[in-house]
Amino acid sequence: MSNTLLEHIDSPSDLKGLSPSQLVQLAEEIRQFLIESIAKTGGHFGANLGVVELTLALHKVFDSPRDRIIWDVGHQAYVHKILTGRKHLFHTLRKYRGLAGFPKRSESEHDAFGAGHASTSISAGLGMAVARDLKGEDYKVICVIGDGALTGGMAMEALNHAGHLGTDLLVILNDNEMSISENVGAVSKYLTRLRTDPTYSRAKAEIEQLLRRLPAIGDKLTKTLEKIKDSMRHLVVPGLLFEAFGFKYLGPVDGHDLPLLIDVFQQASHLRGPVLIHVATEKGKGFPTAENAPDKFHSWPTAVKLDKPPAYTDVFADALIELARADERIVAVTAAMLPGTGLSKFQQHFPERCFDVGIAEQHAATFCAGLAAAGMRPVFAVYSTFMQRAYDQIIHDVAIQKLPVVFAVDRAGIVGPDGETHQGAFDLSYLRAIPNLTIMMPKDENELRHMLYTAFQLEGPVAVRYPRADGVGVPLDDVWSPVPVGKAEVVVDGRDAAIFALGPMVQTALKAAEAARVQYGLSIAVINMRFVKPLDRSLILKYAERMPVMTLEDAALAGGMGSAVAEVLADEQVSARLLRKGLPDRFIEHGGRDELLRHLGLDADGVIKDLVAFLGVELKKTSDVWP
Ligand SMILES: Cc1ncc(C[n+]2csc(CCOP(=O)(O)OP(=O)(O)O)c2C)c(N)n1
Ligand SMILES: CC(=O)[C@@H](O)[C@H](O)COP(=O)(O)O
Ligand SMILES: [Mg+2]
Repeated sequence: MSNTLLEHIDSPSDLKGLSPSQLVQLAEEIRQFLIESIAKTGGHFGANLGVVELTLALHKVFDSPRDRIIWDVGHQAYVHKILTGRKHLFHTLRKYRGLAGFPKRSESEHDAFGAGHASTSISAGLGMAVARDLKGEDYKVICVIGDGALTGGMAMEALNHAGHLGTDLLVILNDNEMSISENVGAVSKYLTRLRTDPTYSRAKAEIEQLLRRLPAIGDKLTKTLEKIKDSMRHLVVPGLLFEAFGFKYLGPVDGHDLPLLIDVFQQASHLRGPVLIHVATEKGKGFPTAENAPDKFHSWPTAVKLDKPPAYTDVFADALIELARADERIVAVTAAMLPGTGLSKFQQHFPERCFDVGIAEQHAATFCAGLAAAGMRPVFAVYSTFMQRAYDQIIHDVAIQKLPVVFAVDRAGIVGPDGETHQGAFDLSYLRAIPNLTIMMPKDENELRHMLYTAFQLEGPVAVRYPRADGVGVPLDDVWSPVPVGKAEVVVDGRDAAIFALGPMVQTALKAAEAARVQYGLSIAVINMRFVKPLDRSLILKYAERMPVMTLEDAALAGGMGSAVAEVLADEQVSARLLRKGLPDRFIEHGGRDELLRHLGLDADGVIKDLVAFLGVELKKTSDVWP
C-alpha cells in the first residue's frame, strides 16, 4: 500500500498541518505499515496496533521533544518511533546494531526515558516534572501506561507520590484489558467497571433525553455535544481510585476516535495538577486475528520449527506438570508471564494451583514465601531480568527463613532481540551472595528435568536457571534421578587444560575441546559445573592444581561462576592459571542470541581462540578442520 501521507511524515511537526480526516487516513497508513513491517521483522505487535490513534493524538497536541512523552514498558512505542523520524529504520527492528524495540534516550531526543521493564513511567515522569518545576521550566510531562503495567506496585507508589506533590503531570492510561495474557487483579476489574458502568449508561440516557427536548439543534452541535458528553463521563462515573490518589480523572475515552482524543488531550493540556486520562483501546486493533487473540499476538508469532529439540521452557513446563501430578503441594506462580514461562500449559492441568499475580514480581516472591511457610511447595517461574525486581523479597522473606521456594529462572543469559533491559545477565551475581540458596543450571534439557526434581527435594530455596533457547536434542529420561547437590560432572577428561562450563556452555566447551584436539592435538577437560552454589570445590582444586583452567558462562563475569571459582582458589591459596569467560562489564545490546554470543566470543570459535592464546605455547596447528 503506497503510504501517500506517511511518506511525508519525518517529524511530529509534519502532523500539525494535517486535517482530522487526513489524520484518520494517516492512522490507517501507519497501521498497514506496522502490519507489513512487523510481519517481516517480528517484534511487539498487538500493543502497537492499539496505540496508533493515541500516539498520533499525543504528537498532534503536544510538542515532543520539548514536551516529554514517556512510554511504560515501551514495547508499544513503534508508532512513536515512526512519527519521530525512524520509519526508514524499521527493517532493522531489534536486529544487531539496528532499531531498538524499546524507547532509548541514545537513539532519539524524542525518547524521553528508556524502558523495557513495566511500571516505571509515572515515577520517571514525576521526577522530570519536579525537575522542571525546580528549574522554573515550562513543558508537559506525559506518561503512557497500560492497564497491565498499572498492576505493578511501583506505578501505585508513583501515583501516590504525584497526588501528594500535586505537580502538573499527565498520565494516559491505555486500557485494553490485556496484559500479555488477560489482565488480572482488582484494579483491572475496576477499570472494566469504569468502561461499562451502568450508572454511566443511565446518565448518558438522561443527557440524551435532555438534548432531545432542546429546540432543534444543528448536526454539528449534536456532534460536539456528543463529544462533550463522552468526555464528561468523568462527572458521572468519577474514577474514584484515581481521584483518591489526587488525580483529575477524565474518561474513559474511545482510544480509536482520533478527533475525540485530540479534543480531550487539548482540554487536559490546560488542566493543572496531576491528570489521568483513561483511554479505552483494543490490543491488535485493525488486524482481526490479533483482535480476536491479543495474547497470541502480543509479539508477532515465530514460525514453529517441527524438527527442532524442545525449548527449555517447554521442558520445564512438562516436567513441572509431571511433578505436580505426584505432589499436590506444588503450586506455580507467575508475574503476568503465563505464556512466556510455559505456565499456561500448567494452568490448563492445575487451574487451582496456578497463580498469575499481575506485573508484581516483589509480591510474587513473598506470596511464594507465604505459600511455603504454610506447607506448600511453590515455584515462581520468572525471567531472570524481571526477577531483579524481587531481590529484597528473595533475601528477606525467602532465604533468611530458609523457605523451600523454587525459582525457575527462565531467559537466563543472553536473550537477544529485547536487548539491554532484558538480557538475563545478572542473576548469578545477585543470587550467589545470598546464604541458604542453592543455584544450579543444567547442561541440557534432560538435566533440567532432573534438576527440577532435585529442587523440590531440597528443604530450602533453590534457583534453577535456563536460557531462552532450544535444548540440544538429547533423549529425556522417563525416570527421575536426583542430581548430587554441589557436585560437578567430568564430561570429558583432559591433561592440558580444563574448561569449567555452566549450562548450555558445556556444549560450546565440548565443541571447542574437540576442535582443539583436532587442530592442535590438545587434551582439554570439560567439566559441567551444574552448581554455582554450593560449588564442587574439590573438583575445582583437583584440576586447578594440575593445569590451566578456563571458566565459561552465559552470565556477567562480575560475581558469576568464574568469580566463584576464583574465590575458591584464593581461599585455598592455590596459585593457578585461570581465564574467566562470560559477559563483560557493560549492558549487552539487542540482536540475535547466537549472533551476540558470537560477538562476545562465547561461541566455540571464540573459546578455542582464547584457549590457544591463554595456553600461550606456540601450538602447531595441524588442521583447519572443525569437527
Ligand atoms: C517488570 C516486568 N515484568 C514483566 C514484563 C513483561 N511484560 C512486557 S509487556 C507486559 C504486559 C503489559 O501490559 P500493558 O501495560 O497493559 O500493555 P499492553 O501490552 O496491553 O499495551 C508484560 C507483563 C515487563 N516488561 N516488566
Ligand atoms: C516487552 C516484554 O517485556 C515482553 O513482551 C518480552 O519481550 C517477552 O520476552 P520473550 O519473547 O522472551 O517471551
Ligand atoms: Mg494492556
